[in-house]
Amino acid sequence: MLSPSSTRNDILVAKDVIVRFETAEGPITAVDNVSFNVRQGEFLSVIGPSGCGKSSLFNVIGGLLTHHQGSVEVGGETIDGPHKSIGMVFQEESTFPWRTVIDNVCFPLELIGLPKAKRIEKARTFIKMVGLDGFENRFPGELSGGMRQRVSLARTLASEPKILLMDEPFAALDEQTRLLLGDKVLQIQQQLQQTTLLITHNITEAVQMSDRILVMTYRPGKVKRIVDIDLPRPRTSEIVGSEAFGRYVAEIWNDLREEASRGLQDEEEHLHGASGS
Ligand SMILES: Nc1ncnc2c1ncn2[C@@H]1O[C@H](COP(=O)(O)OP(=O)(O)OP(=O)(O)O)[C@@H](O)[C@H]1O
Repeated sequence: MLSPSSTRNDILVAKDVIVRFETAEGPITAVDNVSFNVRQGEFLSVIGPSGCGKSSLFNVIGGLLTHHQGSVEVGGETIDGPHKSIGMVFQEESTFPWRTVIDNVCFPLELIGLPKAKRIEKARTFIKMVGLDGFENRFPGELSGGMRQRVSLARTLASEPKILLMDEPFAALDEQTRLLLGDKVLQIQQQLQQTTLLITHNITEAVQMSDRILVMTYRPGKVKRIVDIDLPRPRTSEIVGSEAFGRYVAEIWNDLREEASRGLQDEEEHLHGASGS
């Protein structure tokens, strides 16, 4: 049965998710009663100050963290461990350095036992999609950071996940590479109508890419607001330069500034406390 707040079009339903950790300084609540739904084909970004629980929330959705309370359902199935419906791309390097580009992308297809010819055909499709055709036989060590991140993306897409989770996938890249890769991700997401969840610190990036933006509060991480980005697609440079776009950026920055200031204050108090002054 559908819960009262979800619709038939929802592919992900997160309900009252709470994550607590035991730390040297006592228990902390990293994610506090977070509920939200994601529609099929939607691009939803999660933004919030450092340490507000974004990665913890994604780790619950990705099945990497299972000691949470509340529930996450994907396509009606409760997530309680790594799940074939979810594909993750991280900030950190995650290519296999001993495998060529094509063998990296073939990896999830080997796991499901796809015959070799089919694996290669499929891997080539995704390698082309991320713009790496011609590099199939290179090793990750021969590629730039941005290209390696494209390999990770192609490998994740090859498993055809229902939901693509990206935890700051551009954070380690220089600005130009970041912009180019961001454009590529958006283009692929639109082409495949791939349901995508992105963690980012970059408000412009979030507004440009997203259908909705979930803003989290500083510790404990709650949902502060979910903002609908009602701008036409494709999000051309004309739209990015428009007044409406600027208003969304300002609005979200306002929310974030409030939360980030609370974080800063908290840290300062903590430091004063620790130094006994
Ligand atoms: N395994 C863990 N054990 C103890 N505390 C943890 C653990 N993982 C995260 N935390 C704490 O939980 C809180 C939320 O962390 P999390 O990494 O989810 O935040 P975040 O919003 O992704 O941060 P950032 O933007 O800096 O990546 C932080 O205070 C962090 O120190």
